[in-house]
Amino acid sequence: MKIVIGTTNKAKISAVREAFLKVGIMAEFHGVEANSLVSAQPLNDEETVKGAINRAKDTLKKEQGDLGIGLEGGVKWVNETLYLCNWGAMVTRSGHLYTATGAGLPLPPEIEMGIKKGHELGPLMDVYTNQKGIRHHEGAIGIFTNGLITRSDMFEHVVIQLIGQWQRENSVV
Ligand SMILES: O=P(O)(O)OP(=O)(O)OP(=O)(O)OC[C@H]1O[C@@H](n2cnc3c(O)ncnc32)[C@H](O)[C@@H]1O
Ligand SMILES: [Mg+2]
Repeated sequence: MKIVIGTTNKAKISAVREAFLKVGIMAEFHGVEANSLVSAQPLNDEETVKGAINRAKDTLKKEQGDLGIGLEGGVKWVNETLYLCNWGAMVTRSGHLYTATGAGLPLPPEIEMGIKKGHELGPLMDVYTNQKGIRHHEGAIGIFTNGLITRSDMFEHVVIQLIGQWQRENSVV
């Protein structure tokens, strides 16, 4: 089985690998640059899930495979508090689509201010933590859960939800 993932982000690719390993499906994995067709920083659930779906569909156009997976990170306002939001989508070769959402927690005022000014969460997190490339490593979720859930752990859970829905519908054991 060949899985095509619409990203070159290390945290996302390792999440997909770990998810398939955890459910016992042997596969080869390819990361390709995919078009999310949404803004670089999605600002609500609707836009974030759309980005995940577009990436999933685009991957199978860019490279042949059995399943295309798109993972998208964003932020959203809930009762005037800014939260992290995360979505995943999986498409089959025959065009079936599965979606799932991931963990989210509130972001601090410094981040909120930067987002309001139009900055992206990735660079804002690097400034906030005084580190480089947080989005490729533990991610905002890792920082704000005190390292208990990394970006990869969080997306792994999203991908397991996608695999489970696909298995249920296709009676895959
Ligand atoms: O290469 P791609 O796949 O695009 O990976 P990405 O890290 O840019 O991830 P997204 O496009 O899905 O995320 C949209 C924006 O939100 C940022 N972001 C999302 N979740 C994050 C997290 O947990 N930690 C740091 N930045 C995050 C990210 O850097 C982007 O600016
Ligand atoms: Mg991006």
